[in-house]
Amino acid sequence: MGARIPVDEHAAFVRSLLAGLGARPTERVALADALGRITASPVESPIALPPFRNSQMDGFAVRSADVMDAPVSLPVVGEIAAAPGVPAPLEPGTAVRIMTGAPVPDGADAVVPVEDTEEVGGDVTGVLILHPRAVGEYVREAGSDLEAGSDVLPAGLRLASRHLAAAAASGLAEVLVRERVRVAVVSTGSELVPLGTPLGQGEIPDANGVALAAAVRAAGAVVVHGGRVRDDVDRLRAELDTAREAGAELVITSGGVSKGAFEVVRELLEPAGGWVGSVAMQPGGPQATGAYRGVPVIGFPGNPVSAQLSFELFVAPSLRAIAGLPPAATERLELAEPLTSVAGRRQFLRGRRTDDGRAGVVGGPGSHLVAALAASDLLIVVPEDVTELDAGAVVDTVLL
Ligand SMILES: Nc1nc2c(c(=O)[nH]1)N[C@H]1C(S)=C(S)[C@@H](COP(=O)(O)OP(=O)(O)OC[C@H]3O[C@@H](n4cnc5c(N)ncnc54)[C@H](O)[C@@H]3O)O[C@H]1N2
Ligand code: MOO
Repeated sequence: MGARIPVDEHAAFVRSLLAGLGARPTERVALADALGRITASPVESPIALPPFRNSQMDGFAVRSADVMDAPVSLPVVGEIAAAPGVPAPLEPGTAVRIMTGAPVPDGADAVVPVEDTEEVGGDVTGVLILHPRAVGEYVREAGSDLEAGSDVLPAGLRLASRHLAAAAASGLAEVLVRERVRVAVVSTGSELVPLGTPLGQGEIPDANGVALAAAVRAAGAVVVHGGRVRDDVDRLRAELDTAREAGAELVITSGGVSKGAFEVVRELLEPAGGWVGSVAMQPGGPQATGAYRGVPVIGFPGNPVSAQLSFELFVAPSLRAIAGLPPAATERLELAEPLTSVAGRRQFLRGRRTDDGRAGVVGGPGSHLVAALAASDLLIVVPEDVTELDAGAVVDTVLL
């Protein structure tokens, strides 16, 4: 049995395997599908924002010179809606009713909100302007937010809804973004059945398939293939061929990396020069790295807690960085209770923040405790050389 390799060494090795994925080609996507994507170049607005001079208020467009001596009464000569068209110029000594967003007519240089006026004449044929108005008041000038031809968004930006609002206001239907990393997720294990299938004796639902795919997406990558194979290396090869055809640049497997009789990932990777061994951590000790026909393969242990944790620890940091996402948040917290750990392994205990802001342990160290994982909101990291900690000890935690 080979020695357990240190967690940081394995993490650095996986990072180096994934480094090649960092240079992303670009693609054009509909703005409606661009949430969370990274802009590949600055995004230029072909139009000014606002595109035309318009009213900021429902009220009356006037010439400020005409209302200098307000209160003053002006005849109302028409109405301008926020609708297509160019309004007639405003004649001196008149006012026109105007709606928010409607084009301000030439000649008008201020808008008086309706609340600052009184009606004159039963049929609103005139308006009493109560106060003088400054030039430009409540008039939104064309280009006052952004000039036509200037950048509305920079390159390298992770698009949130507010960025989509600005690009959409610029009339852009598409945006040039970096391609996401294309990942295949393959579960191995003859005991696995698809979700929703009644379980026979010895069968379990494929929890890792859906959970690892979700983790991949949460890390900003895209799942191009998901599969499940029984413990048969030829089946696994066929599955990976399909994954390659689907464009996978990275394959993540679960199961088949420990020391049993049917370790398919080991059977696949080892003859091809891959590495299958133990990392000094718990859960997630058994790990694998290698390649299949030029595509990097990262193999995680099958226990669902181990698989999730391995992804967060080894793969998520690279994918998140490529996708412009921040690294997982960490926090130093006091332990709510004492704990023990195994010497020589970095322990990742599932935990939960208590009401008084400390870290409590949820469930035990077992890597099958998937319900306890769901009940946790942080991982308590116990260093390799620590076997006992008292309540109140300060520990590193990774927030989930
Ligand atoms: N003799 C030894 N046995 C084991 C060792 C060891 O060092 N020596 N390590 C143990 C540890 S730690 C782990 S973790 C597991 C890892 O084993 P594998 O990666 O080969 O995974 P499997 O044996 O296929 O499965 C382990 C466990 O997880 C369940 N599983 C697998 N895939 C899924 C899935 N997609 N969804 C839900 N659950 C899954 C599987 O049924 C097993 O219960 O090895 C230990 N053994
Ligand atoms: O190292 Mo295994 O992942 O915990 O049970």
